[in-house]
Amino acid sequence: MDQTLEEVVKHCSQQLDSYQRCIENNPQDWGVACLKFRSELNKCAEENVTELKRVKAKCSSVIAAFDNCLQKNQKDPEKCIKELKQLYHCTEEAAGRKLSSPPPEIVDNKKFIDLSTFQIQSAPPSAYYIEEYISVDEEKLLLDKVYAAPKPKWVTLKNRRLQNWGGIPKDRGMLSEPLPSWLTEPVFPRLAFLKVFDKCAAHKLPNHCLVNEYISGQGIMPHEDGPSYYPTVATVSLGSHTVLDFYNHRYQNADKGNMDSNSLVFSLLIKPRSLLVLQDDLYKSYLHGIEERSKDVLSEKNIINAVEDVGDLERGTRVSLTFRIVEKVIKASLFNRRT
Ligand SMILES: O=C(O)CCC(=O)C(=O)O
Ligand SMILES: [Fe+2]
Repeated sequence: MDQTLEEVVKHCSQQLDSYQRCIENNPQDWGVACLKFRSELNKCAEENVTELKRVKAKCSSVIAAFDNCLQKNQKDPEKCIKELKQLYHCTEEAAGRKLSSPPPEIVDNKKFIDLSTFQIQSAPPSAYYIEEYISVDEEKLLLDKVYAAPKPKWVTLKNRRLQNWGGIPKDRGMLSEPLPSWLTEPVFPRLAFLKVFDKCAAHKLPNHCLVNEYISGQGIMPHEDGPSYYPTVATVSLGSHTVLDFYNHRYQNADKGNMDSNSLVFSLLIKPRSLLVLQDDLYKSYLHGIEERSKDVLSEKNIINAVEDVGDLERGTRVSLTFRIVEKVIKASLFNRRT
């Protein structure tokens, strides 16, 4: 038995067992039916198996090259097959295995990374969370650009400030403007790669980004994002962590502004540089909000995605980039003709 497998058996026997049992019980459709167990096994292996840790350390430059290529080929990530192959070879080498060709499905089916790998297991479907989605340098660049925006770009609300990029969504539609490249370049290639917005037939990538700035102590009331948007939202966080709370939808009309704590269903710890994707039922059937506080006492919250005990966290200034698809757009050319 190879050493990696031995380590997986040693550290992740429970996850391996559950996955095997699921496969046995679902002989026809185990590929789909057992996704959850496969992700749990992957997660355990990544955290505990030396070889996988070593691969991460050894192949960082190849990983960066792959990322760069994806950035340059936002709309066509298949162009990065060469870099993907190099990454595959590096991981094989780092693991001390004899080089072989990439597994055929990488090339033929262009199966890049399955978003389901990042599904938050204990959350209702569908929430996906990826830590270190952007680098520290990219985070800095994005923050510089957000703060370089002209003053009138900011809309100041009671509990936060915001900027609209791509246009301002209105009931009759959004007069769409292209998103600036500083927003799309670090984010879009990876969204395309994960096929985050692929279920939406008309657009495959977002056409709107809401930038929210919360200083410590600020937040956002429980709300739903509304029908203007295609029901997928991808949020990149910059600068500080926050805790995002989810409430039962049925309380939305109860006593607005005074959500009693019983309606809170669960919370997610959102770290800086992470990506959070919310889709489907989680988007439609729950309200989400951020409590106005300057410190998060994590032990008091039902935070379902914190694997390690991070203790209490002081909030700093957080900037979130919320990427969405606004489906109803008014073409600029039509608008120009009328005016
Ligand atoms: O800042 C966040 O992560 C949440 C923002 C949000 O919910 C919104 O803008 O609708
Ligand atoms: Fe929202």
